[in-house]
Amino acid sequence: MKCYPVPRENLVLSIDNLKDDIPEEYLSHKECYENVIRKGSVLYDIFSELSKDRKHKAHQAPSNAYRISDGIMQNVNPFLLHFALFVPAITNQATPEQQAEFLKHGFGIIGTYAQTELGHGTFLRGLETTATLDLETDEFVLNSPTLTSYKWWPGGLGHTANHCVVMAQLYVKGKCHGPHLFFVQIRDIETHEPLPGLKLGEIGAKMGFNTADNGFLGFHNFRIPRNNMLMKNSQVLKDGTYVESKNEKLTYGSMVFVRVYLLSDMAYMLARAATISVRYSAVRHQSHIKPDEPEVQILDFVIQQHKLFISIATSHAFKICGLWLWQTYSKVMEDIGKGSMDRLPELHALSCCLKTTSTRDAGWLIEQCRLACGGHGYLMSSNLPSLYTTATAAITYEGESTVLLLQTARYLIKSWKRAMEGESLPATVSFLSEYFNKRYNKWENTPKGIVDGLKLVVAGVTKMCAESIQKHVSRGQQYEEAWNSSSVQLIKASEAYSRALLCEVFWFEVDKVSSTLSNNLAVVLKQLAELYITYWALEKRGDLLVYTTISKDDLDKLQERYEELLALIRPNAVGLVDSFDIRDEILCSTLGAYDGRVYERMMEHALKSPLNAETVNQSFHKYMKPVILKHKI
Ligand SMILES: CCCCC/C=C\C/C=C\C/C=C\C/C=C\C/C=C\C=C\C(=O)SCCNC(=O)CCNC(=O)[C@H](O)C(C)(C)COP(=O)(O)OP(=O)(O)OC[C@H]1O[C@@H](n2cnc3c(N)ncnc32)[C@H](O)[C@@H]1OP(=O)(O)O
Ligand SMILES: Cc1cc2nc3c(=O)[nH]c(=O)nc-3n(C[C@H](O)[C@H](O)[C@H](O)COP(=O)(O)OP(=O)(O)OC[C@H]3O[C@@H](n4cnc5c(N)ncnc54)[C@H](O)[C@@H]3O)c2cc1C
Repeated sequence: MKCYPVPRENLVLSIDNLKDDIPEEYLSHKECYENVIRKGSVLYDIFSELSKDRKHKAHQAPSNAYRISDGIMQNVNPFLLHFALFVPAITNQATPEQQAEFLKHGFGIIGTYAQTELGHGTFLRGLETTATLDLETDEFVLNSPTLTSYKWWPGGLGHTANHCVVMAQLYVKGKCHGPHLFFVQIRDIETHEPLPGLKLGEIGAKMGFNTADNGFLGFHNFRIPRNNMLMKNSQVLKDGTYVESKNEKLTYGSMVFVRVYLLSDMAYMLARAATISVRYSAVRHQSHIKPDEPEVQILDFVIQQHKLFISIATSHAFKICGLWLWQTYSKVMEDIGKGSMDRLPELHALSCCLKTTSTRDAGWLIEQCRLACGGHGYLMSSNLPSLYTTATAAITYEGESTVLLLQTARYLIKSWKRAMEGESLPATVSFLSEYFNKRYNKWENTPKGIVDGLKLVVAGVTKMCAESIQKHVSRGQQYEEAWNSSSVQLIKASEAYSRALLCEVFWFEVDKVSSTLSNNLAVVLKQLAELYITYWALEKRGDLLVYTTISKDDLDKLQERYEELLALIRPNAVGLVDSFDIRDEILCSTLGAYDGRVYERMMEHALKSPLNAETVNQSFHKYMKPVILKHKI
């Protein structure tokens, strides 16, 4: 990801107009939206000013924009899709001429990415919105033929965006050419009124993400110029000739970009949850360890360390793997630019399973951090509930987790078959060939030994899936049916693959740079990486017992080492979360503030509740008093 001059956090955080007088949880649905538009517009203006003094295209957010935006918004930014999907879709899928045309207004337009429909989110080939070429007028006519074809979920679509990139089935001369992307203006720039032929609105309150302005959009004979189809990969010429893409899946490239990005995003989500819960655990004193000594910091309970230190380690794991995956993405995009698609299937498989594992892990680990803070973790002012609902949305958006794991499984099975035929495999799956050729080592209780063991699990489960599919086919099922019958195991293979990748990349990237770090830093980072790998070896002990030569004695030693690592990390725990360097204004937590004044901040926040503005609420006189007096004995 290119680095541009970034707005210093303290510059942005010093802007009064970005501060909230009333905590967001006390605003109505509508007030919430209006408040984030107020703040988002200030940010949008800053990004726009910043981009003007840069030589590159004036529509990309600075690299730390997401981090600042998340903190200031204290919720999701309704302009997010403009930067996360709308602009990347145009820069990746439009011709240079189209990019110049569509993005000529820079920050003067606000876009979103409208792909999901009421009736379809996963199965893109089933999308119902149509874009039909009108040869006479050199236009596409967009229609939503059914209620289920209405675009439904796109962020910012309800009331914020005035443009969008729409995924629709392309029809030319009566023939359907499948899903393609189209640049569509949906609101008047000056009045913001929906353009004629469109039905627009927001989809209603959600579990979280309530400031994202997820909306719906229906087309009724809505016309756009033919040139508004993004034509980098495939084209429709003026005479109606359709020129197909070298790879029809290039249309899905924007989703790969966000899936790759989400690893770093989840690293940051977890860093915030770990900072809040570890700092709170250092402040909170509760119960005794030795009966004759004072109440202890709850962080001294080993089980509390077990709950929390995995989040510190996982945040680093996702950050490091996110950078590794970003480098892979950038290399594959470079290859595609030179005409080679060879590594696209590998990138797709990696991004699918790593996006899924990182978002799922972020969800349950943030929940674990919340629970580790007891009742106070349940307060909105702790910010842990909001972190949870924001993170867990990512398990679904950008590709639902089960479906993406099945995509990775598709790649593993194909790779297994190639290994059986003696073909060479990419480094990320070459262990399948070693397993097939029975070249694997005896168990070693070391980080490398654990990584090798986790890879053996992947190979063993993948082999079992291949055999299961073959068994169902031999019993008369079609391949697709046999695939469905084996899907429980296929998911297991992908999950195991993702975990092995995370452990391998985390350990070897840390090991690779440790010689360049100060001794103390190298020691602590290696402790975190070893904690992560040992944690997952113990979590997956069942699979290791089935597919490797690990013994009960090895497992006992791993458990002992794990508990040693908890004790080694304990003295550095607060320093480790401080090193995430997340300012109080971005952390937004009464439990996690740097000064540790937890109880004072909790009381200050409670008194901001509108209910505390008066000692007796009017409802007493209106409703309670008559009943109390009536039944008073
Ligand atoms: C304010 C300041 C902010 C600044 C911010 C700056 C940057 C921030 C960036 C990101 C922020 C992070 C997070 C927030 C961003 C967004 C969150 C909010 C919005 C969310 C948006 C969305 O959800 S967009 C919609 C997402 N939808 C999906 O992902 C749909 C999932 N479905 C699919 O992908 C496909 O339908 C399918 C893959 C599941 C099935 O498709 P199908 O055609 O049926 O495929 P097959 O299974 O038959 O396989 C066919 C072959 O195609 C290959 N393939 C499939 N997909 C891809 C792909 N994407 N790339 C490459 N190849 C693909 C597949 O492997 C098969 O190949 P083989 O036949 O060879 O096996
Ligand atoms: C907060 C949020 C923001 C979003 N923002 C956007 C946005 O900006 N733009 C946009 O276009 N979309 C957006 N989405 C939509 C999102 O991309 C879809 O919800 C997602 O792709 C899943 O599709 P679906 O909701 O139709 O679920 P379905 O695909 O209907 O899934 C429902 C269930 O069916 C299962 N299933 C489906 N297919 C299969 C299969 N082949 N094999 C096995 N099981 C299967 C799934 O695993 C799941 O359990 C957003 C969603 C959320 C929650």
